Amino acid sequence: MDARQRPYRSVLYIPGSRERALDKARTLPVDAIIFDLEDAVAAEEKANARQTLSGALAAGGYGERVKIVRINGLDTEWGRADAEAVRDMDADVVLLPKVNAAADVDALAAITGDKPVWAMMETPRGMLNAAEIAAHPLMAGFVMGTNDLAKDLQTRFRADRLPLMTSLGLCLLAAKAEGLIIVDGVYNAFKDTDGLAAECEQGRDMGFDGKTLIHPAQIDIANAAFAPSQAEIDLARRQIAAFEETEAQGQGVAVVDGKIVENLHVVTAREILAKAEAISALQAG
Ligand SMILES: CC(C)(COP(=O)(O)OP(=O)(O)OC[C@H]1O[C@@H](n2cnc3c(N)ncnc32)[C@H](O)[C@@H]1OP(=O)(O)O)[C@@H](O)C(=O)NCCC(=O)NCCSC(=O)C[C@H](O)C(=O)O
Ligand SMILES: [Mg+2]
Repeated sequence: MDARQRPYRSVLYIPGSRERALDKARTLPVDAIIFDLEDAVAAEEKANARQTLSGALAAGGYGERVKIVRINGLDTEWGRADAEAVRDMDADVVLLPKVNAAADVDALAAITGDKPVWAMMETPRGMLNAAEIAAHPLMAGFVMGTNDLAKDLQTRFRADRLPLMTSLGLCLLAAKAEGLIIVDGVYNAFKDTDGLAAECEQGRDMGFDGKTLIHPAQIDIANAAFAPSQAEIDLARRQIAAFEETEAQGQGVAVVDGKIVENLHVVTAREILAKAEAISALQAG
């Protein structure tokens, strides 16, 4: 499957130290997994987690799920050993936390070679340098780190996320300009399903590809929110059919449900159908 077509509706963090969770993830209906060596792992567990994770990935069983390993920052005592270990792990992507500038990605690539890199976008400086980070040749995806961001910006939690909107918007612009995947930050209250659903809908409407998650109970909500609905699929089909008919008559604008449909709307309609097909293929496989 083309990397850009691949669904990233649900991206679940799993602490690299938790064997039971690492095992459970082999059966969870997530599109991608972030195997975490950073914040979810206590300092005294870091070395063990690296080994546990390496063993779990070597054992396999994660199927079509994209395997992303989040290392500790290269400015920490664990970062270099993590990066060296990931280089040899069966992982699709290395995720670098607290990326401030493109030079941080260069420093990682000096260790991990040409492995694709995703960036945790979670510092004020990273926000200001989002465009140059996104343009790095190895950069393939952004993950919003809204907890760290809220901490550094000294914002308060608000359900509408107004204090984070500038940052979310800057990262979306940078990611879209370079054709990167971009997934939204976590929703900490993992038992609050209504709150999560609302935040997923907000992120989807803003253009995120999916949501990072911290608990299996959050998966179905994210998968539903970031998949095209049946109504969207039906509308896309009707728009394409109407436009083709209009085009055959030598005209450039169709009307569906009282709204104009031009070539650009057909592009979006085709993307919706391609996404729905990619999700079906993933579920079938
Ligand atoms: C939040 C948790 C600590 C809760 O764990 P627990 O008390 O074990 O939950 P449950 O008893 O309800 O678990 C039920 C079963 O599900 C498994 N489980 C739980 N969490 C996960 C998971 N993340 N992945 C896979 N499986 C999971 C349990 O093992 C139970 O299984 P079983 O026993 O077989 O029934 C816990 O969910 C957790 O640790 N979550 C991850 C937290 C995390 O990764 N945090 C770091 C990422 S967030 C972040 O850093 C964001 C960013 O950097 C920023 O700045 O914003
Ligand atoms: Mg963080």
